[in-house]
Amino acid sequence: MPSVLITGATSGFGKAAAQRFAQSGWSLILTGRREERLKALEEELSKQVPVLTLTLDVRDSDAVTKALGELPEQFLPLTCLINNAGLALAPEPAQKVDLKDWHTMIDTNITGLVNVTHAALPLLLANDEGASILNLGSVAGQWPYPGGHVYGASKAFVQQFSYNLRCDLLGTGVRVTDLAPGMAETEFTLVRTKGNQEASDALYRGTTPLQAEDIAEQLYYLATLPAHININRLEIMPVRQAWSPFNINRDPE
Ligand SMILES: NC(=O)C1=CN([C@@H]2O[C@H](COP(=O)(O)OP(=O)(O)OC[C@H]3O[C@@H](n4cnc5c(N)ncnc54)[C@H](OP(=O)(O)O)[C@@H]3O)[C@@H](O)[C@H]2O)C=CC1
Ligand SMILES: O=CCS(=O)(=O)O
Repeated sequence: MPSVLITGATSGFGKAAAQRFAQSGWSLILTGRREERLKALEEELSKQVPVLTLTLDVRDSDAVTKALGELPEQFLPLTCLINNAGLALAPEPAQKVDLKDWHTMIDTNITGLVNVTHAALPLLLANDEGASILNLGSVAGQWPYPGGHVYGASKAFVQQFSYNLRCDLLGTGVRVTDLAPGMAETEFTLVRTKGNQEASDALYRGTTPLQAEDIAEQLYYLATLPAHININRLEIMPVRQAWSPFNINRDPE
């Protein structure tokens, strides 16, 4: 039975991915900080497949290394790692941001992802049938926009780290993809605005954002491609999202 480790399974893409992989009979290792949500998901999905939940903050490298070092044999070797835990904070301009918010994004989206990857690599390399690392990047890692500052930069790290991992993993059978979604309706904007439900609702109102299930389907597709194929980067936007022209600062007339 193939097994997938999903970080940030308590909400959004991670939760939808857990449900999608369970539907196809994969064993699940689900992580996140909110234990109650993990337990609820375990109760739902353990009727279908073996489920292990780990209440874990990806920023805590010791806890990550210990938890992944003690995985039960039943879940090993790993077939897929989905590095999904992440967040954006501080939609305001860089010059108005609280430095703590920049640190939180760097600690979660970069250090957290690196912590989990480092601990999971031996478990993936032990899979003779090949394995996948699917990293949640973002369109923000490729395209700048106002208020993107450290969030976009952290996702640019995810892209380059994914590519560099591919170089080192050449010949091992472990593939790596940077999956880069555009606007998707999850708790992402609620987190970014620190709980402003109205702002979150307003962003998604009157348009057709991606849904968590859309991304879960892409994750499943990437994880089940024939073993000789590596999609390096997959960027997905809603049809109703596109780029804007450059902004120009002009003298008053
Ligand atoms: N929604 C969007 O428009 C887009 C999102 N993304 C990326 O996709 C990923 C998932 O986002 P999405 O599902 O939308 O957002 P959600 O806010 O719905 O989910 C984020 C998940 O990350 C987990 N998480 C956050 N911080 C930590 C931490 N320190 N340790 C462990 N888990 C953590 C949360 O769990 P808990 O709080 O329980 O720890 C939660 O399960 C993120 O990396 C995001 O940057 C990329 C492109 C577009
Ligand atoms: O990563 C999230 C998508 S966006 O807010 O940067 O468009």
